[in-house]
Amino acid sequence: MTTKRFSVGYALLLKKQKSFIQDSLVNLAKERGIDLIKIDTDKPLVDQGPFDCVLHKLHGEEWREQLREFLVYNSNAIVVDFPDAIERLRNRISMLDVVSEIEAVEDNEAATFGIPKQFVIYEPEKLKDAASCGEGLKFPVIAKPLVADGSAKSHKMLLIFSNEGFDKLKSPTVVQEFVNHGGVIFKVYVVGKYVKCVKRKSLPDIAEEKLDGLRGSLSFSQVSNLTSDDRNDDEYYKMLDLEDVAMPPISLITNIACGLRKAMKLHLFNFDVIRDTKVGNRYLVIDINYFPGYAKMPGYETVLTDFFWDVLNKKEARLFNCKNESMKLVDDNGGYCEEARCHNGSSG
Ligand SMILES: O=P(O)(O)O[C@@H]1[C@@H](OP(=O)(O)O)[C@H](OP(=O)(O)O)[C@H](O)[C@H](OP(=O)(O)O)[C@H]1OP(=O)(O)O
Ligand SMILES: Nc1ncnc2c1ncn2[C@@H]1O[C@H](COP(=O)(O)OP(=O)(O)O)[C@@H](O)[C@H]1O
Ligand SMILES: [Mg+2]
Ligand SMILES: [Mg+2]
Repeated sequence: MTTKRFSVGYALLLKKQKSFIQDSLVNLAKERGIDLIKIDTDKPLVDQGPFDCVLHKLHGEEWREQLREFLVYNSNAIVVDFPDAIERLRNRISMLDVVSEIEAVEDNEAATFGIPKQFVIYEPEKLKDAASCGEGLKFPVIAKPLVADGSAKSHKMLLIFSNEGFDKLKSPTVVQEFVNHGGVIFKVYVVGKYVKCVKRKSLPDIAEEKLDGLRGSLSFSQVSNLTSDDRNDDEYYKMLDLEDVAMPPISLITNIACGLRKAMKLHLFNFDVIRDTKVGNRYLVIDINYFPGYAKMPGYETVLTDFFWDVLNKKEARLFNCKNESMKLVDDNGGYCEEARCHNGSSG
């Protein structure tokens, strides 16, 4: 008896292909009857395939049109995910707006979540007094490029300690309060209904006593992706042991993951969460990324292959109207250590 084989076409930038399309993933998927096939972006999508599913991290009107046309001719195929849904993650304001759409659930540990206070400056060169734009915002603040398009520039941030620090800003910028968080971020990977939370090193806390002596700004980029060599040179990182850091409550993380998934109508993303040291049990979402570096997630081959299988066999609830669906938290071996109900029923 021959079992049906499926084909998943992928359209990814070269950097993403190199990190994501590893032999271990391709081979595992193949064993499960799923062929991963590269889409040639120089040729029309409709002339390629046939694909049962298209996976992509490309954008722009032309690509959007290609996907539309592909679906006209392949009405049974599945596109993961729709460009309109991905688009909101390319702007650091619309990206975090979605957090307010998630319903809070009662939590034994009474943990709460939200986003840091922030405002946007569209014309930094016309800025006279930054303090007056961000009512109630205290120094230090972080200036982040409004556009999150994956370019090196879009990851370049400034830690600003005083008004002079704003002089360097050029393009539209989000100014966000810097929240002391013990130098650790929690990165939560979502793959369909699977959730995996890992710890990463982050910016160190800034003591209030030190603030008076700090002026201007400091630039930084992709702190959580620093190599261990970068960190080994640094006294601060030598002292911080991630092992000792407590994880956030599982129910809180799965609730946010599930709420985001449904509100954004996306299957593949991760989000960064920090724990406000001052409050203790308050968690803030600071960043959401479409189709992140999954290869860094332990057991990514199994999780992704399971996801493809679910999508191809129509097991994945793609309409997100599943009030009682459960989310599964993946443990370090790729097994499921926790299953949590998805409580958010606000969007369908
Ligand atoms: O390249 P990697 O593996 O560091 O993955 C990047 C992500 O790192 P993470 O998985 O969160 O540790 C990274 O996450 P952060 O923004 O650093 O939190 C982004 O998702 C990045 O995509 P883009 O540059 O924003 O389009 C991701 O880059 P691409 O894989 O899309 O190039
Ligand atoms: N509001 C904040 N308070 C404290 N640290 C922050 C805040 N926002 C970002 N950071 C730090 O800056 C890093 C980069 O910010 P992030 O918004 O995640 O941008 P990117 O898209 O480049 O990852 C985070 O991983 C974290 O270390
Ligand atoms: Mg980030
Ligand atoms: Mg990001």
